[in-house]
Amino acid sequence: MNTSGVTLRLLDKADKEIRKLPRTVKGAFFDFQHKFRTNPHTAGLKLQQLKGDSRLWSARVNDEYRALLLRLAEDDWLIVSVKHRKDVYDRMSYGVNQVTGGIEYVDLEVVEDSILRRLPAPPSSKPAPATPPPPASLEPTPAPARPLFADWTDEQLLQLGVAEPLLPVIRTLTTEDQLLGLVEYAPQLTGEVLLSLFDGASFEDVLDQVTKPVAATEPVDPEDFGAAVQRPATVVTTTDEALREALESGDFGRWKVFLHPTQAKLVERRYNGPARVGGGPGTGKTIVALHRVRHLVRQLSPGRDKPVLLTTYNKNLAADLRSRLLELGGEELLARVEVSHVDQLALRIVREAEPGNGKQTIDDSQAVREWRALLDELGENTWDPEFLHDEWTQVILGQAVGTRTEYFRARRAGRGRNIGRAERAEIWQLCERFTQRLDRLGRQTWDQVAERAARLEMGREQRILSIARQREDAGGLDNIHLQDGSGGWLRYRYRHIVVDEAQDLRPAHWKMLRAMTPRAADDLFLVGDTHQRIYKNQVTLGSLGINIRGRSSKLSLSYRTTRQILRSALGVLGETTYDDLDGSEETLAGYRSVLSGSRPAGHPFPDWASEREGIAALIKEWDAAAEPSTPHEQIAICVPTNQMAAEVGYTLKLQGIHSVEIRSDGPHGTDGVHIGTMFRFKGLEYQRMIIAGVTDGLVPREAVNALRDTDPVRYRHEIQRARSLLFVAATRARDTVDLFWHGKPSPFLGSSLADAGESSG
Ligand SMILES: Nc1ncnc2c1ncn2[C@@H]1O[C@H](COP(=O)(O)OP(=O)(O)OP(=O)(O)O)[C@@H](O)[C@H]1O
Repeated sequence: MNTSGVTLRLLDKADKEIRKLPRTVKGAFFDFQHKFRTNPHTAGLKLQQLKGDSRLWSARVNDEYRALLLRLAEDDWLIVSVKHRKDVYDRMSYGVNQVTGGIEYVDLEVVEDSILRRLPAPPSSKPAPATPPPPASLEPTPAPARPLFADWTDEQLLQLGVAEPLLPVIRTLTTEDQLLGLVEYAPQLTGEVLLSLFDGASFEDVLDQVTKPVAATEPVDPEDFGAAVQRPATVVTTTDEALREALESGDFGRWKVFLHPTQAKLVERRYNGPARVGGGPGTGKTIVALHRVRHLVRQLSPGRDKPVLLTTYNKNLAADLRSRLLELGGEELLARVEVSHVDQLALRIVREAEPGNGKQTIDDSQAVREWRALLDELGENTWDPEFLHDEWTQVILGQAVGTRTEYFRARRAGRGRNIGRAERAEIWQLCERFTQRLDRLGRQTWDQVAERAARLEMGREQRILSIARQREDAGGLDNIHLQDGSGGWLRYRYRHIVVDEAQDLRPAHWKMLRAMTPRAADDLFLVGDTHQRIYKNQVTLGSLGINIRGRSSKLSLSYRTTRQILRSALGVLGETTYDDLDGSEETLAGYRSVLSGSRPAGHPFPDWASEREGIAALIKEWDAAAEPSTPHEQIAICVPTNQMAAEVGYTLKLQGIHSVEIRSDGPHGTDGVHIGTMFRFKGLEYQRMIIAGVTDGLVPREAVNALRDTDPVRYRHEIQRARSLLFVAATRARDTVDLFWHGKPSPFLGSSLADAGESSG
């Protein structure tokens, strides 16, 4: 690890503690770790074993502060805490967790202090924990408070992985606030388990969803610290470089260093083929994708090419991935990875094959306008332009239907009302006219580009395979790097492909990507969440040649959103079922957070003009607040339409509040509140989210409501998409969500978010 042969690691909880120390101590700690790595036994460090303990040592950081270290092996040290020398040193406890096999450290003094700082226990006789008790002042009769975890035995809590030394103090907890005090300093799994039980999950569910994913698969030897430190459950820095990074990068950089054990396992696993990671918003899917890319690059032999592709579905997100990858691994990593927006990648493939293709590429809304223009010209009013566009993209292009006869037989799963042979003949003819029209205008849609790119890449793969077969017949050579008939080098474009936001890629994208990498271990790694699907591209990966069966996993701890926001956002999804990208169902069971904050607030208004004034007033209220006010770039306003976005921007301007519009390629400008339609917020993150115009008839659109009787299947799909949009918007928030509406609230607010309106509107 370094020239002195000394390994110095940092436990994630100690890292949190160090961040809270005075700046001068942090500086001293920096020098300390440098000296320690050079020679731990330098006199100035005063390294000494704590009395009566075989593993715990202390060393001098400065005159006042001491680092506490666990000696894992001769020259392998783990920093578990940095404390003032006057602090109590005999209430610390450490060990190997029997369930996870990870090293845990608990300072009972710190935990108890943190609990005592919270509100005192309200006298309450209500059963805990599903309903958190009301504030003490509201409770009329003093009755002994019931401990929160009275319903579970010590054995049960230990079986769930709770840290044993904390059991006595857990038994004293009677309020949610005290529980949060404990969670702040308890080992990660203890916090997750207790909060899940408190939030009403059953013992079996917590065992299954929280504990099992991080449980050790082999027997755990509590004395073997060497083995324990290697397990993902021990969340530590593993290199000097990572330790430096952890100290330098501040709270926002923690994702670069400390992965959750579940995340770490997914990053490092070897998969025998395509793998998929699902999970709710903010669970770190993108973080896992980025670490996975770095892991894959590290396994490759050095070179100057870009054997790894990292892709996602829009330009804005691709730019974000590129900058985060740079943060994670610097230029050296970026040099081995192509980061591309998948539509641009497809366009490049098409242009490469057809250098003369100078067509203008148009998006779906422009395409629907073209359909409308065509139908107007033909005086045709039987068909709705949006229906025809979806039929063309999803059935004809989506399944590569090439002839009218094939279309007569094509499956139209999920496409709503049945259409017979005569109607199909009519639609086919209209589609032909439509493509001719686009050709004539020198335009193409992104679906056409993706389809064309898929065909080109599939053709290329066929040629690679056939040359490989010939070579094999002639004595066997590798099939990655071959010369084709024309004398150019023909090879697979990438060795590994990693896809973020996989739920929104088009079927043709998948065919293209499948053909770009050889079918081998670790070929495709996809992360995405179908609950956040905001386009219409529902796919079954198996039918597109991508077999993820048995290689699908899920993340469920949100690092972004609070428990309160998460609970309300889940209410928006309603009872609808969601797929797993492969034809089976996927749920968000176990989705949780250990972060806590206020409940989303609702703000009803009589009309749109007063709603906009209300938004401006709320932002001004935040600006005037005593606590450090939120920087305006950390506030976002999300509305149903572009027109409404412009109107909100105008109202804010009149009130002296600067704003920035988010377009398809990201925010236009730097300073000010961000405003955009719901589609623009995918993948983004803000401290405060204002979701405005959550009014019946706008969310969902009136046009969707109109489908209820005419086309029930399409209605169901559109409602699901509209719910997902609102779900995505609500889960962008780190700290607060404020919902605004005028007139009747959206039916999606139903029993969850609209309740908040009564309390605070
Ligand atoms: N192990 C970690 N340690 C610290 N922070 C983390 C960790 N994993 C994720 N985060 C943080 O959580 C937030 C959400 O992560 P990320 O964007 O990867 O989630 P996601 O699952 O891709 O979300 P979405 O589906 O909403 O796009 C980010 O701010 C990220 O830095």
